[in-house]
Amino acid sequence: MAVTRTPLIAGNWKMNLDHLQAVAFVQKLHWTLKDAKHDDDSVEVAVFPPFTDLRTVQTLLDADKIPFALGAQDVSAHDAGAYTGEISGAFLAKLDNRYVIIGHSERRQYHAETDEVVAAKVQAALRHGLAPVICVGETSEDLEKYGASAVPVGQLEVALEGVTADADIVVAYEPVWAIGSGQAATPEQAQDVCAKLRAVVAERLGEDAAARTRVLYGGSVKAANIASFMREPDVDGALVGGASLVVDEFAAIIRYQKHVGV
Ligand SMILES: O=C(CO)COP(=O)(O)O
Repeated sequence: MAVTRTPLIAGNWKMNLDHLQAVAFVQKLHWTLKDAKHDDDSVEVAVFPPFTDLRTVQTLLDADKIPFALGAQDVSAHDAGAYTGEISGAFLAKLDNRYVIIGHSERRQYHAETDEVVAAKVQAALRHGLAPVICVGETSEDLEKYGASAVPVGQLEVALEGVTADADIVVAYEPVWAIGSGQAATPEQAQDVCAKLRAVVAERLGEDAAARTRVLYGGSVKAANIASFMREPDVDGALVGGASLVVDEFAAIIRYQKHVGV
């Protein structure tokens, strides 16, 4: 069975850009891609602004018919109630969010999110019709001790507990040592781990799910290296941090095919 997975280029803004800056950024990105006659169907673009920007960005995407998907950077494991500061998946779904990032290493590291918390958040996202972008990745200490794939594979196995075969999920392999360091993994390293993560999806959710699930690479992705990752058969896109905040750079990443020479 021939499988075509639409590549996904996702911009995780982290704690950057307020709602006014978000409007200027999204409009400029849209114009830049239009000027370049970018084919919107060739790749799915998603932006992940801070919570306080989501309503504004949703309204802009809708009013100007901008073909970017919207996602949040986190979600509560709970649906409603006395959880001060948390955001329900129900609220995110009401704002037309298609995606939510879950288990980013910065959440695991600064907010002590365990694999079990990540799994509960994955369930919360799916309950509300949001596609979780499940982030996994090893630290440099893990890399030294266990090699590249053992920790991310273990994290994904726990995150997929209770997930059904028909679930719409995205997996993002983000080696912690590559995030914001300027030192990306090599395309071969990314391919190796992404293939192993796809095998986990196959084992847990079946071959069909593995064939349709996008597995992204993240960690110091730039316009200059995106094409090398996208050439790998098990890398279906990128989760981009710093470079997703610079319009021309992010537009060039979205237009990576221009660099592949095909
Ligand atoms: O953490 C990341 C995306 O979620 C990657 O960040 P950088 O692209 O800044 O390395």
